[in-house]
Amino acid sequence: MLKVGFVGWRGMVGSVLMQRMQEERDFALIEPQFFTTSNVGGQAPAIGKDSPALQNANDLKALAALDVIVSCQGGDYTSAVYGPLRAAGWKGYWIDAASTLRMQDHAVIVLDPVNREVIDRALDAGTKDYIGGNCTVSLMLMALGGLFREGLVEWLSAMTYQAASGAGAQNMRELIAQMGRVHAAVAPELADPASAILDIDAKVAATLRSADFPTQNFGVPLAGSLIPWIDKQLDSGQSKEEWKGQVETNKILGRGANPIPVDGICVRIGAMRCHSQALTIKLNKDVPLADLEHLIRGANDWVRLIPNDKEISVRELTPAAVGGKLHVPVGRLRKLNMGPQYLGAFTCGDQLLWGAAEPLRRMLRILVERA
Ligand SMILES: NC(=O)C1=CN([C@@H]2O[C@H](COP(=O)(O)OP(=O)(O)OC[C@H]3O[C@@H](n4cnc5c(N)ncnc54)[C@H](OP(=O)(O)O)[C@@H]3O)[C@@H](O)[C@H]2O)C=CC1
Ligand SMILES: N[C@@H](CC(=O)OP(=O)(O)O)C(=O)O
Repeated sequence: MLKVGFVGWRGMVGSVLMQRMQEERDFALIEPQFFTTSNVGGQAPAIGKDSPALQNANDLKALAALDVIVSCQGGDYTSAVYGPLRAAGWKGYWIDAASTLRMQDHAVIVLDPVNREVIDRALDAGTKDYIGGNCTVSLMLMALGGLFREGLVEWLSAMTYQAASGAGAQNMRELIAQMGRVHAAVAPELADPASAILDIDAKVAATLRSADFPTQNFGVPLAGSLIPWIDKQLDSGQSKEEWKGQVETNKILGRGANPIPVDGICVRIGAMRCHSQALTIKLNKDVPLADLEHLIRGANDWVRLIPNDKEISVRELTPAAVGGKLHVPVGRLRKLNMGPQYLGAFTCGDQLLWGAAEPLRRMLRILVERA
């Protein structure tokens, strides 16, 4: 059995990974060991079988005894530990949720329903580093992989509506605290059907702008508002999240030269854990809508094509409907006024499942099956 070390298992992504591994009975197939940066000697998580006490995640000797390390601990940890561990001669597999190593030549971005051939080729070639992709990119490819596989995409523009969870657990809490603060500011007026809506609106606006509105994590209000920037500012004028769209999409697809242009604007909205995206796709030829639907629907076991119908779309193509679920709906599919080669689509997916934990879990499973 492979000896697998888990770092970052109690964080938000790590907890979703643990949950999924238990659901799929993955722990029965490996010898797990759990690591910590804060509680050495503490109790390992309950996973249905005994595991040793928590070990020090910075102990290179303990890490070097493992066949596989799965890290959901974050980029700082990867930066601190990965290099010294490799320098000390460790030859095991490194599976990571953090973006630190994604674009390195020695690493593959894993999304096996889309790029299993890329992963298999890399394994055959002895590649040891397998990194989960950016959530927005992974979810877009889970939805539209069928069109990419068929070579139909000339370029793609994604306008995103990203959930608070992408910014971390504290940010999810802050979003709810902001919602509560807004409601509390106008609760008496809401209870009175005769109160004037413009008075309520004015009070809400004043609350959002007040100095004591809880914004320690986001820096600005998200509830009742949005944030048109995610991650760092780059010299290109893009946000780093926007930059990842093209580089990661093409790397996942195994396209070196001749990248497919991907760009757009990434926006944080007040959803909990589902990222949504409005997509404009320029096809490189005019393909009938029914054929496109067929390609999208057949691409993997998780994509769900939602008919372009108001009632079904508002019920099934939303963060409220999709949070915590593994399927990735895509709908609002139609040819746009710009011409028969322009396709519009809308997709929504859980960014902690296919956006983060699930590709890592499945990569581990691929290693187990090949061991
Ligand atoms: N959030 C997201 O949507 C996505 C995140 N990622 C990447 O995954 C990595 C981890 O992200 P995320 O899971 O959000 O990180 P978290 O902040 O939730 O967890 C990271 C670590 O923080 C420590 N920690 C400190 N206090 C707590 C607490 N109260 N509860 C739980 N853990 C605590 C834990 O380490 P210890 O047990 O050692 O103390 C934990 O492993 C990052 O690199 C991120 O970029 C990738 C895709 C999406
Ligand atoms: N940046 C994403 C979440 C994330 O962690 O992305 P990455 O794994 O590329 O750093 C968001 O804020 O929604």
